[in-house]
Amino acid sequence: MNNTLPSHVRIVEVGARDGLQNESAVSTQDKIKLITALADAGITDIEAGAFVSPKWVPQMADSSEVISALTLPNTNLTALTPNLKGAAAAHAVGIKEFAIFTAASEAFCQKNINCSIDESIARFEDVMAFAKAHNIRVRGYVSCVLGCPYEGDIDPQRVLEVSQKLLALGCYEVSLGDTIGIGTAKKVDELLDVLLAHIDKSLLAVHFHDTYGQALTNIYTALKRGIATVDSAVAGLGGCPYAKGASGNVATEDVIYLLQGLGINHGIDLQRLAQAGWAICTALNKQPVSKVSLALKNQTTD
Ligand SMILES: CC(=O)SCCNC(=O)CCNC(=O)[C@H](O)C(C)(C)COP(=O)(O)OP(=O)(O)OC[C@H]1O[C@@H](n2cnc3c(N)ncnc32)[C@H](O)[C@@H]1OP(=O)(O)O
Ligand SMILES: CC(=O)CC(=O)O
Repeated sequence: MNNTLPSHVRIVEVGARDGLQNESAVSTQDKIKLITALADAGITDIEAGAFVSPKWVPQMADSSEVISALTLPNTNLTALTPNLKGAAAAHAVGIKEFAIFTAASEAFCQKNINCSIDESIARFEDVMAFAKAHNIRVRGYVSCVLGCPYEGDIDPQRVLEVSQKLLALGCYEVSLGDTIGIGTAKKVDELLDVLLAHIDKSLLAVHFHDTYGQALTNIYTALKRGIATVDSAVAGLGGCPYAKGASGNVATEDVIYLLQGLGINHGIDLQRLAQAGWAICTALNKQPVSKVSLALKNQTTD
């Protein structure tokens, strides 16, 4: 087993999408301020919205408005595009990276995007053709890689099959979603044993929710296997509308603190990041879930 930590980790900040898709009353202006503050903190990859059905996820209905209002030349803004309609809408506001998303669980796939896993892959063929024609790169997500709220345990072999299908479609990377934050370090290692036997580590990212408080340990486990892209959400915002009880993604502030402790480069200003988290949480009338953010706040108010 390779235990070499990467020298640099790329953070994909998903708070404005994965986080805010679960919050009911966030204004378009607050979303714009959040994404701008995240970019100012040095984050280069920001998932800024989702071009999904507004009937399914009304919280993302203003994604076009949010993205049109942003001028961030050094930031790669990405968005969820489940089908051709979403892809065309994302392209219309200048998105240069799509994210397509399916699952390793049939039941979750049905609840989330209203089709089977195979049907989702077929739909994505249109999205990929559109992306290719417009020179847009595409990231793939596989949800429920460490467990499903409807099916329970998920066989790593199924995760491998779906990940390989996304890569074969032309995704430049597959992000592995522990959608309900149920995984533990042993399960991460077992999953990566299967995946890394067939897929190069540079093609994988991890996207771990923190429902059971295991996300940082799980990320550390993945880093030790050479994974160098981590999805996270400022202030630990979020959850999934189709995974009841799932809490937010691991907090970006906590991941940055972990990386700093390990001497891994990341390019992000932790203080400014924490401020961005406090600002959106003030708008949401709650505190960040990030322990690092709370600790930094206590230091400055003592
Ligand atoms: C793990 C995670 O956190 S993933 C993120 C959270 N989950 C999501 O965002 C997924 C939400 N799911 C969805 O948006 C839906 O399931 C879809 C769009 C993927 C598929 O829904 P379906 O109802 O099967 O789509 P279908 O193609 O039949 O269209 C139904 C309606 O939705 C509209 N629609 C379909 N796709 C889109 C889209 N991308 N954007 C906006 N509207 C859309 C259609 O125009 C149609 O509208 P109408 O009823 O007014 O005529
Ligand atoms: C698209 C996602 O948000 C991935 C997940 O949490 O399963």
